[in-house]
Amino acid sequence: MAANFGGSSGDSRRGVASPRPKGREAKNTFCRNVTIYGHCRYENSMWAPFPLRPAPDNPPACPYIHDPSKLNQNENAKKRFNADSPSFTPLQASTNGSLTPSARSAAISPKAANAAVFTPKSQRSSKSRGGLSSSSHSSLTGAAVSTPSLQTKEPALEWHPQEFQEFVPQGYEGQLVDATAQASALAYDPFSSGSAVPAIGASNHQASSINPYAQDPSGLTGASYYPNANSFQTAPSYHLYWPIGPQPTNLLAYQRTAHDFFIPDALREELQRKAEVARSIFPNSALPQVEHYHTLYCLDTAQQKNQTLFGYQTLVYKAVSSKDGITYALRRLENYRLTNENAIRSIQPWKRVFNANVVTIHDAFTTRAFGDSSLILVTDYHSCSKSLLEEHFKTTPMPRFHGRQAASTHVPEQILWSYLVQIGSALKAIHGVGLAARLITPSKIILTSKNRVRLNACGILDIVNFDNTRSLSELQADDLLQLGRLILCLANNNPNAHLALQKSMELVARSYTGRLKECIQWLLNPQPTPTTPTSPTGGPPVAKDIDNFLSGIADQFAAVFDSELHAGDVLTSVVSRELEASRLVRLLVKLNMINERPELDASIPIPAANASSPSTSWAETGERYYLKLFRDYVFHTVDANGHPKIDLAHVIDNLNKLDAGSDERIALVSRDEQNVLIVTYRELKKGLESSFQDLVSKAGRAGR
Ligand SMILES: Nc1ncnc2c1ncn2[C@@H]1O[C@H](COP(=O)(O)OP(=O)(O)OP(=O)(O)O)[C@@H](O)[C@H]1O
Repeated sequence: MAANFGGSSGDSRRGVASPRPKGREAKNTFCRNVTIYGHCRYENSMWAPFPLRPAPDNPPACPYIHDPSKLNQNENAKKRFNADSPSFTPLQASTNGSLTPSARSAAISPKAANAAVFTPKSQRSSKSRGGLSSSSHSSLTGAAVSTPSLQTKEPALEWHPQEFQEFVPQGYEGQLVDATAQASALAYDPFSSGSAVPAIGASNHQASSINPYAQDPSGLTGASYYPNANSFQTAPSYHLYWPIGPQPTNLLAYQRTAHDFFIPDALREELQRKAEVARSIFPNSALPQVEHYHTLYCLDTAQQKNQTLFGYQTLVYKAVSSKDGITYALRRLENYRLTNENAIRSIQPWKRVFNANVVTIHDAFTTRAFGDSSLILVTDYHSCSKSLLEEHFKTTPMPRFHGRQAASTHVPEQILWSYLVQIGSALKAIHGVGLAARLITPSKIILTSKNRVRLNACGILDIVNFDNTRSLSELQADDLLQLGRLILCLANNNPNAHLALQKSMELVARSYTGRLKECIQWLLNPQPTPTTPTSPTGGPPVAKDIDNFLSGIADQFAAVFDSELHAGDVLTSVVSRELEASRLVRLLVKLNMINERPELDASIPIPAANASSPSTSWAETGERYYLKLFRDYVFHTVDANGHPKIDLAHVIDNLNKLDAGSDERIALVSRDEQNVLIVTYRELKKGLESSFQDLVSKAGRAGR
């Protein structure tokens, strides 16, 4: 007997937990209708608290009989105290409550002994409904059981089945309560690895477990696709909530919090802030629509504009394309006059540069939408990004970053190596397609997330300085020189450090390792030197190109690559956790579409509806009824004092088990606390699926 209806707490190991902890559970002692293995403790003398020789004024109290006084009235006439009555002999445990004829006749009245033998519902014909036994079938799933053995022993009890509305879940009528299944059910331990013991109707159960992922496991049409399709397979245990991937922290069990279930706060806030900034608009913006880009939003908050880089004043806007709905960044060069058609075509090869450290370029065109002749360069938009200039050299507060002040402190060497590796990788991609970045300066490199840099505004100088006569190799060598200057400035925390080269290098030598200093020197040196970029021991002169630079810092590449992989692992772990959340959202959507649905009442013919009870609505009958009780069980739990119990773990645990269709049982108590239904999550899941399919088919019919 696994069910513990009268105890203060359910057997949580077996999952027979009451939905109403303590206070309400205590009341359940008097529940009239109990579904599963519903032996009355009183009728089964093995459970009887004392011998069945009651004194007239002291009848036995049966905690499971709704109105014990009726028992007294009926029994008083028959069970007067009789000194000659045979003494009570307890049943042997091995009989499991099945009385032998002799024992029965000795213990109870002859009339009771002649009472009709209890027959489980599934073994009866449907015509036999209506008598006492018709209300007392003991189908394991959700059927109301009026203590079947009691009626066998005590036929004179005034037990009116019509008082109780019989609950018959759809699709479970044919299930038997056989001894084997019951024994298996009692032996079932959901937490043991071999928990393949079926709870109900072993054969049905097996059939439904062939493919645990199939929405309709009974449909065996796809059986040939699954090896060992005919053998029993346990349900996947993902309901135990087991995020895969490396664990970022080693918290102890008691340190685990609700945060463990969801995306880390810092990451969530960052992503939400990015989404918020990406959606932001100026309510009464006077900015025009440019081609198919609308909802322009100026990202440039700098008071002073630097015209020296391009020779034109530039502004950066965020805008949405009406073609694909994606947000882009538009860089505008004011008062630009296109003199050569080929100049703007030079942007074409840049569209093929697809590198994680280069802001992708999509298009370039000229426009008069702003009232002047402007050049527009369309690139990817990276929300909440800021330039290295803003990050490392400016100390003024920036409202766009929620008051965060740009740091102007010592930049750790690891970050400088990371920048070197990332920009080196970008240059490799750019030089590889016969281009040069031409502009590697703090204001044109953006930080799009933590330590993640991208070269911005590439290709603009190719348009603006189209007639430039410098060779590609010169421009590419200049890229390395500019990279050296950038790292020197960052290491000195001074945007003009390259102007005092010797002093700046001395500072680098004091603050950083010799390897970094050599690397910067190699980049700044216009001629090939006898050393590789980072080799302390020297070597033959090598050409100064991006390939030699990258091979010289190969060890740093490995370190950065490793940390990026770790970061990727952490994100994968977070995503897998969110995957669990989205799975539960889908489940909740289904559950809420079914629960207490008002419009599907009796006026709408439902194929599965019980014709004998036309007044009952769709949402209150069949599987929907226990889905409703399940909703109460999961979300409306109360504590011993009847106060709402807010337990996220309880909700997530139950939803996961429902999704997995676990064989674990739960006791669902009706709202009037007169019925207890004991169902497995597997049955709940089946009911959820069939009810939802019912809804879908009705929606389909309505749409036709
Ligand atoms: N592709 C982009 N996605 C998102 N934000 C960007 C993008 N490009 C630039 N920004 C942001 O727009 C702002 C202005 O960029 P810009 O390149 O004009 O820098 P600046 O400091 O104003 O330099 P300058 O003085 O040369 O104009 C910066 O804060 C930058 O982070």
